[in-house]
Amino acid sequence: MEVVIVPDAGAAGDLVAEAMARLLRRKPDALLGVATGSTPLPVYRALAAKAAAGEVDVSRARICQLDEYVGLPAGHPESYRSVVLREVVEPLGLDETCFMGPDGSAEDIPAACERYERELAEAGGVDLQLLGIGTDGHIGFNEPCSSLASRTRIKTLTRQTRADNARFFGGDIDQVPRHVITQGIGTIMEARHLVLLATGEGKAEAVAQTVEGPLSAMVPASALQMHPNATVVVDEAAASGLKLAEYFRSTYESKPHWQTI
Ligand SMILES: N[C@@H]1[C@@H](O)[C@H](O)[C@@H](COP(=O)(O)O)O[C@@H]1O
Repeated sequence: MEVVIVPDAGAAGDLVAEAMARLLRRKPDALLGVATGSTPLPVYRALAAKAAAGEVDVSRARICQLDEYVGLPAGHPESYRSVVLREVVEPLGLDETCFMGPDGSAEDIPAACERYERELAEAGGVDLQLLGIGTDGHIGFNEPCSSLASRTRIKTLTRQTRADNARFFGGDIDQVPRHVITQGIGTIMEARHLVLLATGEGKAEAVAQTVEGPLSAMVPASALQMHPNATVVVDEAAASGLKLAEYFRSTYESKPHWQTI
């Protein structure tokens, strides 16, 4: 696992957007797995700016979703499909045909989960999966005690996660769905490159447990310790609980120029 500490959220966004741009220059139809939440927004803005400036051609990029609320009506502005269309697909000038995600409004949720697993496999797998992290260490919507081998399935949100996400639903926790579909941890681990992005002091404890704690289903993000190509990008605030922060800084500074995230 590589840990990169950058000064702030803007620098983190630039760094991850550049990693995505480099991937697209090498593989123009790369499948980019995107995350929702506030943390990745600077990445999407920076990537769209690079595309607008002609620094990278994103026209053949493919985008896939990590997770989705169950039961929101199709087109609900806070469904993750709507969020990804609004924050990623449209700013990149792509259309919906490049985009896949699980159907949270399906009648048969288990069948929708299986269908999404099949679609990801048929698309050749995810090249780069961007992840945020919940304050409880969740990735996607894999709450603590999710199986580290889990596949795409329905999950029940913890009260903490629903409280964290209430800000997207007018501050009313009762409006936040209780159930979600999420790529499983086993599914996420099949992506060729995992990039976990965390900014702000509120994520410091979860980051410390992910990077330096034991591998544990209690901290789903700690599964990244088992991935051969995982990068954790954090700002100074989110890095504040890391015992090895100095080591991570020096490793990154002395990195050979050909070795990039
Ligand atoms: N399912 C999403 C996660 O994918 C995201 O990482 C998390 C953190 O969001 P934020 O970046 O807004 O803190 O929120 C939700 O729970």
